Amino acid sequence: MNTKNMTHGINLENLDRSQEASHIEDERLAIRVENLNLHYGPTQALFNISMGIPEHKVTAFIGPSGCGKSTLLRCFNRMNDLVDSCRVSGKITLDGENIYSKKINVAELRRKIGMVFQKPNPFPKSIYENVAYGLRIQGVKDKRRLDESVEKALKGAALWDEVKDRLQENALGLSGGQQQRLVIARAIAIEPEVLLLDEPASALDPISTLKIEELIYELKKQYTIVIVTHNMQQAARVSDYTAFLYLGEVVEFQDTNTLFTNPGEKKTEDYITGRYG
Ligand SMILES: Nc1ncnc2c1ncn2[C@@H]1O[C@H](COP(=O)(O)OP(=O)(O)OP(=O)(O)O)[C@@H](O)[C@H]1O
Repeated sequence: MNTKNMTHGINLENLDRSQEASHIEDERLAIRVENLNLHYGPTQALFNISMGIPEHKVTAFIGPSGCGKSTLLRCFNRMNDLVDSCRVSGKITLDGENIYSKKINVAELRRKIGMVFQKPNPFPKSIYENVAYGLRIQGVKDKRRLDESVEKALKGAALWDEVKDRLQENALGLSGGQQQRLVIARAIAIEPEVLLLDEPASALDPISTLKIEELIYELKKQYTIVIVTHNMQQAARVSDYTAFLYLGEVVEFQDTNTLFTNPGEKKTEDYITGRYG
């Protein structure tokens, strides 16, 4: 046996091969972006972006303030439609369908691609009703089915144990970290394919942040996750792939390990070593 690549009984050749599996070219893609350009009025905010978002992985968008991270994220469920001055060209496909095509039902798209924002935004309703909300909109009335789905979503968001005895209490009485997990439960209750997280932990204390990061790790088994974060350590901890954006362009998109340890672009290196941002 060749022992050159053995360390403490671990076969590094095997490890190397398993790492190859995390190359973007080998992944199944949930979302494909092709030649995406976006303007707010006369100002261009995104420039010719083409990339694929791998299925059941966590993809992080990092970059200095104003580089377009949130704008790109919001393209994936057409949240930018709500901005009058916003114009988008190019193509984004989900399940092979261009989400900017006229045929697309935007409400249905947002059911498939859920979103969680920086500031927890539960409704001023009970914990139960917050989670049941999307199901009720879909017309689910059966009490047993609602109960089951609410429990499953709260368990999936790692909140069930903390709230199971107070489901009828107002959600606004929860802590910030609990509210953010509640909002995640609300998003997953309707079983989306993709979860978009826009700085989901930046308003939270370190312990709540850790809980959200652990939760993200669990959720990727079932969902494709895209996260915008200002926090490079967080991107390094939670994501499989990272895109570095600068002035509206994707400068580099790599598996997270490579991007942080061996970036291919000078601009990426300058950013991750703190030279700007
Ligand atoms: N609704 C809007 N109308 C006009 N311009 C906008 C709008 N939203 C964002 N922009 C501009 O688009 C550019 C990208 O903004 P975006 O919020 O996507 O950046 P970001 O990287 O997410 O920044 P941050 O990290 O500070 O949240 C910025 O120049 C911003 O001022």
